[in-house]
Amino acid sequence: MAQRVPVSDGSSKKTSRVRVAVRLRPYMAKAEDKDEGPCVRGLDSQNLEIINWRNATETVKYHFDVFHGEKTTQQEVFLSSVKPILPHILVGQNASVFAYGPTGAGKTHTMLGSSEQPGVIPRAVREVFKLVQSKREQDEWDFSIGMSYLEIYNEKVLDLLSPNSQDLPIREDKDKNILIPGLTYTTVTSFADFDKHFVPATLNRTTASTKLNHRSSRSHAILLIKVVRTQRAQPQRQQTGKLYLVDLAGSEDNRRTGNQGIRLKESGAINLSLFTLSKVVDSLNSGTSGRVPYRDSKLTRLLQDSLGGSAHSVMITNIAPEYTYYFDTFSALNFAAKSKLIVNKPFTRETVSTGNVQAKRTRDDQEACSAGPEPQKKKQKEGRKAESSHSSTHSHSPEEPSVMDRLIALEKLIMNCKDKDRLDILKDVAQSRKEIQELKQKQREFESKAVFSRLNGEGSGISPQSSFKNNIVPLQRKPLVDSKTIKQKAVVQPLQVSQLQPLQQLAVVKKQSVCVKKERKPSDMPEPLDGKENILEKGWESHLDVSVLELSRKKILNILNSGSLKELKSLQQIGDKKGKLILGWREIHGDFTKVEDLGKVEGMTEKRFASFMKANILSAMGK
Ligand SMILES: Nc1ncnc2c1ncn2[C@@H]1O[C@H](COP(=O)(O)OP(=O)(O)OP(=O)(O)O)[C@@H](O)[C@H]1O
Repeated sequence: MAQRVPVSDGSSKKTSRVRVAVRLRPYMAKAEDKDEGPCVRGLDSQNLEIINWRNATETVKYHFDVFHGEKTTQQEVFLSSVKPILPHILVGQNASVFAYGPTGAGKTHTMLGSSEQPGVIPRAVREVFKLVQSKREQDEWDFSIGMSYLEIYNEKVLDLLSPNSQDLPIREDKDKNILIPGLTYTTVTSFADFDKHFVPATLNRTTASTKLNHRSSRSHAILLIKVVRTQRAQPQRQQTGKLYLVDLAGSEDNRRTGNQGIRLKESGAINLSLFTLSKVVDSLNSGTSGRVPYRDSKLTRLLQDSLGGSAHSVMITNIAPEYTYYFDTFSALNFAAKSKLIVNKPFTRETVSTGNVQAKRTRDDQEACSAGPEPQKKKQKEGRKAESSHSSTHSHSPEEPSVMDRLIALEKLIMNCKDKDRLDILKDVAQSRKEIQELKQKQREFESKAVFSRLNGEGSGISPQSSFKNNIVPLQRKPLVDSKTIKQKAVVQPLQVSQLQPLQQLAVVKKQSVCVKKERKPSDMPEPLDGKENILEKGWESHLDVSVLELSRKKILNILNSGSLKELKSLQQIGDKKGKLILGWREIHGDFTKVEDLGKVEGMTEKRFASFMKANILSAMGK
């Protein structure tokens, strides 16, 4: 059985950060789409900016390890983001590359590519064979390369090399290695041999046509390349390095994909596992003693040692420039920004054989074999000590100075955030944390059955920059004349164009209201409306001035997004329970894009929403 030994590749670093690259695919607006121009663009090889949805005259800027613009070739992506980590797997360490991002943003293109433009997978496998070949000639080691290939579809682990197999179990041995008993493992002797297995297996992957991508991957595909090197001479040390190449299914908003039926169910599973992935990232970043929810989805369970674990990881976040993708892009960027803070601790998996009998290496053996100079050995020892004092599946330790620095930096970013309301919200949320957790869980269950609209990108610590210190033309949305499109445009329109009435004033007007009867039950839940009342709801807006209506909607949206529990409760028909559900929803998903999003909160039916809007708008206007 393999066990962990410290890195002895001469590197003085005992930790390795997840490298985060962002790749922007070319603009591909369809003929029927309005040409609004891109909502996101690169600034240089590490920075990009996206229009701020709160204020379209501003952009939000992001900094990543690498930014690949629309013109970046497959070769360039491979050379800068993937090739550097490959040598690690020849010395018994793990490496992983995974493509993340909204559906249709270019993950499969990046990972798989086409015969004309091969992606990361074929290039990486070719490179591994090349590296092994050159080592074979110089080294005292024998190498063997093998592969497994699986997909996670609807939370089932399916063997792509053996398509008739059933859902496979995931196990963990006592050394925290993740194992999948029954998964096909094939030794491959050359790239051509690999291709022979890989190409037909890829066709077994579950794909389907959605509105956004006619060949959308409906599963997470994980290719494992294992390199085992065995010392020719005694004591025949053996090291196993694993390379995971992961093409994640796209995060998707079912309102846009038009998914229904089985597609909706798949989508629920996809979004649930990506949601868990984002929770794992949050949990690792928070550095708290809380449980990292690896086990909450098969995907995170399998990626356990690629995130916050033992691997040298690269995450390529694929994004799309069109406005249709705006919120998905925003979420993906925030997720990527969080992932930058994860620190991995590489180690080598090694066994040693005495004669023909393989035996575990002892700690003394490991130290004796360590190639590094004395101080480094000490560092390694300390590193190991730190590792053993924590769960090895969660090597991210808040005590480590580098992690502490990052956490402090993160906290400073949040504390320096000028948005006072946001801090107030955080305080409120902290007060009723426990209750909200329960409600969040409820909301999650509700959502997983229906629709997960997007991953939440909260807490990245990135603040909007007032626009354009650079000399390039400001990123702006092209104006449209179509009134229908103008409505959609609201996602990036400034929300605070006018001075909003303070919440208290709204409350006063509400009390003076004579037209709207406040019939709040003790439970604060509105009575279900009968059909008659519903008819009355319809058309009442038509009597109101459009601008007044719009202003009221903005005020309500503002309260929904930044109001404390008390402020939320000052709205008509929002009681304690609903207020907390709204806070919980906000915690999970971030801000409401439009007031209609309130319908996604548990218990807010269409009728209740209509009644809520009528009551609040009329009340705010003092009618
Ligand atoms: N960098 C790029 N250059 C050229 N075309 C691209 C690029 N990235 C993506 N595309 C094209 O965009 C379309 C969607 O890309 P792809 O299928 O890779 O998306 P995806 O993120 O894997 O989607 P899903 O999650 O639905 O599987 C494809 O036609 C692909 O060829």
